[in-house]
Amino acid sequence: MFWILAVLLSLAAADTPNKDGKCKQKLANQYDYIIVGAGTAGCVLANRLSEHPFHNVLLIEAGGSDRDRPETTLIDTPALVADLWNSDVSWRYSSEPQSSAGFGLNGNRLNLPRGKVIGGTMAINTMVYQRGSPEIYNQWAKKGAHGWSYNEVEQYFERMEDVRLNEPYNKAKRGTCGPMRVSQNKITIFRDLFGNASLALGYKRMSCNEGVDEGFCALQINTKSGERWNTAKAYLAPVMGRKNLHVLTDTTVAKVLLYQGTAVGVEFRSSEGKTKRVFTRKEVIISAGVFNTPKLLLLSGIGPREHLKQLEIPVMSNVPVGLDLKELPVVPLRIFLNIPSFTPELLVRPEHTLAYITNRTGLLSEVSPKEGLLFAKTSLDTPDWPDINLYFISTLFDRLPEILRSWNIKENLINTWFREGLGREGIQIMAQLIHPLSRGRVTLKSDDPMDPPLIDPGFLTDIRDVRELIKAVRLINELVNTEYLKKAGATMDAPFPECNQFTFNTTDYWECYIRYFAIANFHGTGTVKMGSVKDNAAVLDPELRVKGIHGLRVVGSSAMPEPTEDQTAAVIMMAERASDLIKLAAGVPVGDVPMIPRRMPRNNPRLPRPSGPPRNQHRPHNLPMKNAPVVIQEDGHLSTPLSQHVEPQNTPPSPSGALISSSNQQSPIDHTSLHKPLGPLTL
Ligand SMILES: Cc1cc2nc3c(=O)[nH]c(=O)nc-3n(C[C@H](O)[C@H](O)[C@H](O)COP(=O)(O)OP(=O)(O)OC[C@H]3O[C@@H](n4cnc5c(N)ncnc54)[C@H](O)[C@@H]3O)c2cc1C
Repeated sequence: MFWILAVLLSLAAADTPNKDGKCKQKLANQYDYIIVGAGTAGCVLANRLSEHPFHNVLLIEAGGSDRDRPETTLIDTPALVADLWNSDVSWRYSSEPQSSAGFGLNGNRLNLPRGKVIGGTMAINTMVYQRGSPEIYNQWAKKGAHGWSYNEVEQYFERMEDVRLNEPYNKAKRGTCGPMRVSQNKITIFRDLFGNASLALGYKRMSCNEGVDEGFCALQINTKSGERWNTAKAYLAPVMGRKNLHVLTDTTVAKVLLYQGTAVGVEFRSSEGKTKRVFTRKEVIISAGVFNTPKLLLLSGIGPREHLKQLEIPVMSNVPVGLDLKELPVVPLRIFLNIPSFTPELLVRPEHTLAYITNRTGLLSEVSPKEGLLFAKTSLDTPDWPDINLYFISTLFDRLPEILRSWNIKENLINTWFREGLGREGIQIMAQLIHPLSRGRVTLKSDDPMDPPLIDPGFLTDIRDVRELIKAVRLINELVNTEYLKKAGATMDAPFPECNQFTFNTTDYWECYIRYFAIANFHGTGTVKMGSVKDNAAVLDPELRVKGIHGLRVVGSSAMPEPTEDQTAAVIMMAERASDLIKLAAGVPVGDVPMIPRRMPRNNPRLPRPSGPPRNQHRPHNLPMKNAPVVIQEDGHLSTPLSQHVEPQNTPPSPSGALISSSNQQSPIDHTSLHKPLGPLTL
């Protein structure tokens, strides 16, 4: 729908910093670090690891540049995001047919878009910025991921953030000097409506991301000067000129090369379709996302023995790669109102297009129409963290058929059930389960690196997930019955005909509805999860190193042991901390310690180029020494890699009309009786 608008906007687009994503450098034979995937995590790593002028870094990305392509305007313009999910900058994955969910989806398959472009999934996501509940990180640490408790990682959130909010917030708890801009949508009447309804139920009002984890907060997002802001722009673009950083686009890594238990390089398919190899002096770091990271490890012989044997892939390390996939289910619910809500057609109005072209302001500069979040603790069994978060959306998805299609909703439902909202006003509340108990897996379809992986999220296979979602629906029911929403004429959706064998609003009815309409919120984690060295379910140790293999780490969503409410904040934090761990392992300073001056001549005879950790420098006690024998764990779970001798080539490896922005628009109707402005934040 918005493609014509995108073309218009692109004609008016100015040059952006990382215009030339393609690198013309000649590929060297060896690099200190090879990073696979220039996504959310990979761009951070590329920046941080190339800070040291003597370390050269190769960043390999399967997708192309995010600049100068038809999708660039869609990537940059916050309001146009949904058109990207089924475009050439997405891997366009979909799940295996689901047995317990997805009844409203074509083939019972969940669509699972992921970014295939410089910037990765952060180039196509909805930009919500949420650190996640502190207790989630504490649980990571308690379960063996030592070093990742909230107290320990808080400094990395502060290091990355550049917080600019239009509401008061606690500056002592937020970062303001980092690369990642955190801003806010304009405040509309709906934020107040949702906020007041939440307050009426006893929830407190808070500013997101300050360590308080139950209550209502206005959405924080990653936009800067009216455009999407992601790690490609914040971390990678500013350092593209570094001589020691080489970025290869349109290049798919096919496997990690292993030699005597050590990652020595990678094999890849170049943009011309040639198979090539490149080697590392220090480490290979995989940050290829939640589906492609396990795929790559499996193709390299790192994974469950039985599965690898089926495909006749030599087993290099028998670890549970791909086995703990957690995709967060989210259920959209229609709430009908008798006041005008946001109409997406507003986006194509000339005044908004003009405002965007001239000043990067107006509706197109916002992640419309998301308004706020309510975090709630519903389960008595889980630790002290929110189980549910509700996203408040100030329009009906009925008005956004392209979103419904991007979720793979059946066409007959789009043409019937989802047409009911067309002549009506309303909003959508999306209930997300943060800690699903259902588990899925990622496996290989074949040993062909160009084949997509088989993704089975096992959606709602654990009945407890359905029960928690029903509690979320009940909470929405309570919100609808508050005076604020009642004054706006709020009513819960009409009964869904396909579930009419059950009485409307009963548990059975909602179970049926949820199994039809629960979709993935695209927050998959855990396919290569980190944990204690002794934890058989963990693939990575707490320093993100693949167990049983030297010189190989995984960074990003796949490594998260438990999901957080949203993910990019956690992934960036992880990449920041990982780069410190990697630097420490190489014996170089971390944090704000100044690096060797840039102008230091590379071949200064008095300063030999270090090829490994200097002897006199600190080496973390648990970092395996290069070329040390592979340790077989007592539990026998880790095996010494079987003999697959990869002969390195060349040199051997060294070791709305009605959407009222209170600031600049006039409401066509008087909403004052419907809401009272939220009071000042109590910090
Ligand atoms: C539609 C959508 C909306 C979302 N909205 C939000 C949101 O609002 N807020 C939030 O916090 N989270 C959101 N998420 C989740 C979040 O964006 C991702 O979890 C996060 O960006 C993942 O980061 P990553 O570094 O693990 O992987 P990615 O950012 O996906 O990076 C992986 C990179 O590796 C590349 N790659 C893969 N395989 C290979 C290979 N073999 N060779 C070379 N390169 C390879 C990929 O092309 C990609 O660039 C959303 C996700 C989606 C899909």
